[in-house]
Amino acid sequence: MRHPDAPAPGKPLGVHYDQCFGCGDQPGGLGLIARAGEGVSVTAEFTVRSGHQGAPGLAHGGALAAALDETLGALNWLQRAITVTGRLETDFVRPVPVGTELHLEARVTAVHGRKVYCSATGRLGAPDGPVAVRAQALFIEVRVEHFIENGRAEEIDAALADPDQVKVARAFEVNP
Ligand SMILES: CCCCCCCC(=O)SCCNC(=O)CCNC(=O)[C@H](O)C(C)(C)COP(=O)(O)OP(=O)(O)OC[C@H]1O[C@@H](n2cnc3c(N)ncnc32)[C@H](O)[C@@H]1OP(=O)(O)O
Repeated sequence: MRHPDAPAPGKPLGVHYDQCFGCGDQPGGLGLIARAGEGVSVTAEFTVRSGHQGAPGLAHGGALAAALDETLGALNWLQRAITVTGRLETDFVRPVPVGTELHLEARVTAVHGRKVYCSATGRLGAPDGPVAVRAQALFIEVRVEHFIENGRAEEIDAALADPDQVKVARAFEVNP
C-alpha cells in the first residue's frame, strides 16, 4: 500500500544520503534522480557517462544493475519503510551506449511480512523507449539500527552529527 504520507506523484525524492553512489553528489556515481510515481511506484533517470563503461562506448552491467537497485531502493519513500536489497535478479536485454539517458521505473508487486517484492525496467532514451534492462528484486525491511551497527564508525558518526541526515532516517521510523 502507498503510505498516506508518501510524496505526491511527480515529486522529486531527493538524496537519501549525500555520499550514496546511486543518488548522491559523487564524481564517479550515477547521479540518479528519482520521482514519486502513481501507486507504489517511482520513476528515475540516469545518464550513462564515460566512467560507467564496461566495453568501449557501452555501459558496464554492474553500473546498470546499480541504477536498477537505486531506483528500487527509492520505493522506500512510497512505503515510508527502510528496506535493503536482499536479492536482485537482472536481465540485460539491449546494450546501453555511453551518453544514453536511461529511463527507469520501479514498483512494488507484493509484500509479505518484512519482505517486499518489486520489479524495475530501464528504457533507452525515453519513458516509452525500448527496454534495455529489467530486474526482479526482494527487499527486506530493517530498522535504522541496521546501518548504525554495521556501517563504518567514521561515516556513521558523521551522519549522526548531521541533523539533516538524522531527519531523513527518522522520517521513516514508525516511532521515532
Ligand atoms: C536506505 C535505502 C538505501 C537504498 C539503496 C539501494 C538498495 C541497496 O543497495 S541496500 C545495500 C545492499 N544490501 C545489503 O547490504 C543487505 C545485506 N544483507 C543483510 O543485511 C541481511 O541479509 C538482510 C537484512 C537483508 C536480511 O537479514 P535478516 O534481517 O537477518 O533477515 P532474515 O531473517 O535472514 O530474512 C528475512 C526474510 O527474508 C528472506 N530473505 C533474506 N534474504 C534473502 C535472499 N537473498 N533471497 C531470498 N530470500 C531472502 C528470508 O528467507 C526470510 O524469509 P521468511 O520471513 O519467509 O523466513
